[in-house]
Amino acid sequence: MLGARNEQFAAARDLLGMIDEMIDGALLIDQDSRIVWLNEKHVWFSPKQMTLLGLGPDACAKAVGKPVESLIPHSRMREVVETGRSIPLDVIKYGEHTLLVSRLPLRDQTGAVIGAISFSLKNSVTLLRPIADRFNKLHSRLVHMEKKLAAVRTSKYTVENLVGFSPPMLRLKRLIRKGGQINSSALLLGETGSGKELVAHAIHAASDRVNGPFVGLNVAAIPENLLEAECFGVAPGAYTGASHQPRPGKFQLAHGGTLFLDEIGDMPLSLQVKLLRVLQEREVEPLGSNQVVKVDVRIIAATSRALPEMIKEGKFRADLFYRLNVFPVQLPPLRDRKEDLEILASLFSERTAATFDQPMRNVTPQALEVLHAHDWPGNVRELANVIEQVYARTDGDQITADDFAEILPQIAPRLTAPSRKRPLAEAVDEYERSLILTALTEAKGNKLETARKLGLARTNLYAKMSRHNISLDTQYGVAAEAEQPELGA
Ligand SMILES: Nc1ncnc2c1ncn2[C@@H]1O[C@H](COP(=O)(O)OP(=O)(O)OP(=O)(O)O)[C@@H](O)[C@H]1O
Repeated sequence: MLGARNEQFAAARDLLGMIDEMIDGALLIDQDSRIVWLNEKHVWFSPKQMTLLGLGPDACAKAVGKPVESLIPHSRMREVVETGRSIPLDVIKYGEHTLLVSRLPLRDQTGAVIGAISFSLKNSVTLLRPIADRFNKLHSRLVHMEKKLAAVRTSKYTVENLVGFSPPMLRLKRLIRKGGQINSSALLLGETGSGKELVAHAIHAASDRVNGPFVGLNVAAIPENLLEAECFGVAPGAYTGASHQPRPGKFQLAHGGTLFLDEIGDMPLSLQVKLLRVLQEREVEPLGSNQVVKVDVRIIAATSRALPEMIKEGKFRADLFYRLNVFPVQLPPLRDRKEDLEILASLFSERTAATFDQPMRNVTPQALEVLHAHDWPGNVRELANVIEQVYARTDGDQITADDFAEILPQIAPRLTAPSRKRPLAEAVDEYERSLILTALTEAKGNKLETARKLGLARTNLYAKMSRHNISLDTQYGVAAEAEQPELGA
């Protein structure tokens, strides 16, 4: 058996000898990826007698029997032996030399892999010049794009981007600066649209990690069966259809920076256990891998849900809650800081005018009164939407109280036309129901999108749908949420 194998190796060597004229370095390994033979050209690199691998003249003999990586640290020969698949063409760089390398498995009569050979085309440096130039260009473009992507991943907003000078807002800004001075996990609690994401950015920007990445993940927006891969990454070939390249998860992408886990209350219990382990061990295990990767990441989690209630109901782990709640930040709802309405309204008016390419409209004192009379369940996001709707639906060079007649009719008519006959609560109810139905129709029954459009938390939308007796199945006859793709079998 061994004799037959040696014969096979000798035949391979002969073959390489026959094409000696055409090749530079050549290498032969056995099934344990140990070097059986390498040609001298691998050692001596003409014309300046430079060594291709930076080795001395007796290296050939010394290398035999050693693992291939001891000679070529990033060799892919082991991959060829282990998978039995050839790598017919590969562009590799030895220092400043670019070579075209072919790697093929070596098989016995039964087809079993007994080793592998590799060789590089002679003068591949010259032959490859045009390809190598293009390769180098593409490579530098890739590096450039990666830098740009890293810049996108940095924090977009600082504490200065948080508009508002009400006492609750000033307290929040002080807390954000404190949050920047510590490295512990933070938990942002507040109603939907109250600015949790903005605050997460601001804490990151105020911290030592400011030059590291800021990576966001909305837990509620990712189907449950994809969430683990999204968080922790995927090892090459982890499942059928998975790429042969490793796919980093958000934790790896956030290494050296901050990971913002939005809607943490929507995280399934099974993943909560894994998140807790990552927070304790500071390492992640990509899907389909048995190797752990060290990560240095600060977690800022956010939720609009009542986590203590969820803990009582067994839907959120108490130990994870305590781990995240080291630095809790409660965001004030807009209705508790109505002093900020004026400046926020003019900020959004300015932004919308720029987007719509129109002159900016000032908010009249009566219009401001309408804004003050509203409760803002959707908080700042709702205010931004309302201003945008005014620009879309009305003309004029100011934002007046009447402009809100269709958008906030439950408030505007009360202030502008106090003699309405119907009881207010009834009118409000009817209007709310029609708004929800319109939004659901526009979103083709997708509740998550509907909630976002209306500036509501999903649970809030569910409660309202049930109060107004709106059932998706009867209304639309379609599944409400987006289809959840299966991970490969
Ligand atoms: N203080 C603020 N100053 C300026 N813009 C703000 C402020 N607070 C919130 N916003 C804006 O309001 C919108 C909603 O804010 P953000 O997405 O941070 O809220 P959120 O609490 O994370 O919402 P959700 O819980 O729905 O994810 C964003 O466009 C944000 O820029």
